[in-house]
Amino acid sequence: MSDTPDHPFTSPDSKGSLVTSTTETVSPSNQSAIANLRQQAIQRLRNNLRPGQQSMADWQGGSLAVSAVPGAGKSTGMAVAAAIAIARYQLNTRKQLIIVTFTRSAAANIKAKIRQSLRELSLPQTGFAVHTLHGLALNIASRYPDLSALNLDTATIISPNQNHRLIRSCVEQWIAVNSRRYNALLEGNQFDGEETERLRRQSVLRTEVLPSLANIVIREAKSSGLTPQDLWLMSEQTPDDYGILAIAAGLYEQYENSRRSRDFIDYDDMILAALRVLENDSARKIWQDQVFAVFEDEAQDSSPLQTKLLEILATDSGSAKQFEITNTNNLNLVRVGDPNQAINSTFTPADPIYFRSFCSECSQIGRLATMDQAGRSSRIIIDAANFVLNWVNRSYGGEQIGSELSNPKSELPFSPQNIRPVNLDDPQQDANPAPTGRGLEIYKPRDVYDTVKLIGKRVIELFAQNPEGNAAVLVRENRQGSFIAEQLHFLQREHGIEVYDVAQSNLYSHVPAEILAVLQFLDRPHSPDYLKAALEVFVQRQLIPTQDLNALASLPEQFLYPGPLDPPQTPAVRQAGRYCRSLLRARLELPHYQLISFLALTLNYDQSELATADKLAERIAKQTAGNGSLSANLTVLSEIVNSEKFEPVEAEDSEGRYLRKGQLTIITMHKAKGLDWDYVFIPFLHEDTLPGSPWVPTAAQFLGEFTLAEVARAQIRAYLHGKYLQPQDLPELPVATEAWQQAARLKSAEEYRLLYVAMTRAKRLLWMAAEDKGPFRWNTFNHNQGDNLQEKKPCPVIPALKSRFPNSVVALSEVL
Ligand SMILES: Nc1ncnc2c1ncn2[C@@H]1O[C@H](COP(=O)(O)OP(=O)(O)OP(=O)(O)O)[C@@H](O)[C@H]1O
Repeated sequence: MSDTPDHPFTSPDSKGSLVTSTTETVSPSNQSAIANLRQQAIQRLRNNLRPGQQSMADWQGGSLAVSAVPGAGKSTGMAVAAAIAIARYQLNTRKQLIIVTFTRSAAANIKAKIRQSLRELSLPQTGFAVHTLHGLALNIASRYPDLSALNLDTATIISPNQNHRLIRSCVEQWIAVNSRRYNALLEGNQFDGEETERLRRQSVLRTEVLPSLANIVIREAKSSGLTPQDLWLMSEQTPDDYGILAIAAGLYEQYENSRRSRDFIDYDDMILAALRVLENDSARKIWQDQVFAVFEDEAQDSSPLQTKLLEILATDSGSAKQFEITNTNNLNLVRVGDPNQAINSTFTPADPIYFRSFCSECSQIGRLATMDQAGRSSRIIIDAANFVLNWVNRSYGGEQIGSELSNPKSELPFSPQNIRPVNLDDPQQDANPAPTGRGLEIYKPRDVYDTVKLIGKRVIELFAQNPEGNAAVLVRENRQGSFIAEQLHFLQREHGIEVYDVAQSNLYSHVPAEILAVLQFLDRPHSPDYLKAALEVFVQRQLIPTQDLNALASLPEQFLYPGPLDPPQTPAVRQAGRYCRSLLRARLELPHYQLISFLALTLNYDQSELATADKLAERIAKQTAGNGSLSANLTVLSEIVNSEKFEPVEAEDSEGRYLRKGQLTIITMHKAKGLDWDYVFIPFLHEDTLPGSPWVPTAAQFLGEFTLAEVARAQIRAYLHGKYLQPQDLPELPVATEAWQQAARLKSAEEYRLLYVAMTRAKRLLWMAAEDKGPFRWNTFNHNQGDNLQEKKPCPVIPALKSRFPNSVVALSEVL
């Protein structure tokens, strides 16, 4: 990076009164002494950074793209760079650096690091604000309700899934006014007119195919800034028998109308509302004058619309007469990310292509920095991760390292960037630690039961050797996690090793679902089903002893209010009965609006669960305004539980819970991103999930060998990619069969990136397994009912890894 200032912001006083009042009152000689001391402190902070991190610390205005490998110290580098920028430009409450990260816990983390660095520079804790993207958007939108058209006092924030009433009703409305298109769908590939088949197809279209199309397309289009009108125009370019994009446009239009009429807003509306505010010249100027620069972490996960918001804020108000951004040069924007860790692209419109394209633009003006050294893992783990990256790219027909890092047009799953170990004088303690065992261990267990045995045994050995260490099993889906947790229950009992199943203890829906179960019981205590569901919650939360709940629930009256002639109850039953009766009394004594908070307390919720319950109570109160009866509450709550992803209020330190020493954490690969453990286990590496292959549900095969939702998604992606990469040409959209293949490629590329993220979580031992036999599908697998296992093919990376790292292959005879 050049040291020469080349941006209007580079002179500290070029943007007005940046000099703080403290410096104004000291004498000139003292001022220069202070400046010297500060300069030395800045130098000290900078010297503690790696070369790649230093390029961030040396930022002096303009755009900067930083492409970093896993474990390179992105957040550490960004926090120090932020503190240095605050010092260098004497930022304050009126002129701030905005730092944007992906999650609340990452925001808390980076805030703490910036504060620490500011202390080291003897500076006050001002001059910056850390936000999540949605938090930032909401902040802007809610300060200007007239401009944003967003009134949070009346609007309800929703995050619908395909079962949501809003999606269902937009499907019904669409069908009512589009009989021609609907009939074409009913006809499908071929149809003999038979009545039962017609009814079956109707049901599949109404309850599965169209809701799924609506849900996917609305998110994909809306988060990319496309309107229903844009989809209509695109549909004219892609003639197919069904007019898939035209159906999508119609559904999206219905959705927007219904949403507005009910005063619902979704997460994209927050970003759109902020953008509406910034379209206004004077509001935009106020924000741009206040924002000195924007630093963004995890930039590979942003959607085009989110990026647009950041770009506008990062523009100098003097140079931005326009709302549209056309030139990366005018921005004060640092974006740090790793395109190889883009793992949200199949369920959000984030796509590594956008960050790659930013890297490419920056590269052309000499403003692309790379952070390719990482101290997290042992050498062999780094070698294995690099090997996988190159092997996968080669199997996609790509060039390996050496080809251009930032080529945005590349369709390869990975950018060709190898991880390098850090230098010997690196400031990180115990950087690139010595491996434990073989560092990389690859197993071929007979089946998934062998796997859990092997993991259990290895964990006992590892913690006996190093009680200070921590470990995690990374799984692809929650069902795999609960299977492992169940099988490894004995570790706690017999060896004092805590097994922490993140999905079980942190399932986003557990608070709404538990409150619903208990409220349903309070509403109808004599229903055996409701009683049993509530008792299950009480047992789960250890409020009543474990016992045969069926026996209690089958005769609710006798259990709750035993008469003198009924058989005597055991102490456990009596305790459960007392507990239930106390809740029933509370229901009579408390007003409905207090019931949820009361239940949250009685269920012994922790802080973040209590906050989630409060958020839930508030949401229900808003939606039932004017009718606070218990049944109205129940209607709203059931809808939330059944058809939404109700976001919990996560404690800011939630990640610390996953990393405790002496604990085995079971967590999904997605959630593990950004974290690391000494020992990482990745079981169940089978070809059918990794990379997996797209499939059409049998019920929907009458429409053809593709799903409408994936075809529409791939077509929208192709349009957006074209718009970003060749804005001068009208992008050509793929026809349905081609779009289906593109969707498959997108999916398998993402699965490989997910594996790469998982592998790079390990510090000292990376343990991988591909079993000979596993369940047909995990989500329907019930080993308690003796479900059979079937032969499985390993993920194709596994045989390649084995031949490249033969010493890492562990024979079962050595360990079982
Ligand atoms: N300059 C440094 N001096 C000392 N330790 C460092 C430095 N940079 C990073 N580290 C340490 O390296 C580890 C990884 O850093 P960090 O979590 O910031 O990496 P990351 O790039 O965000 O990783 P990932 O992309 O895998 O999420 C942390 O433990 C951090 O404290």
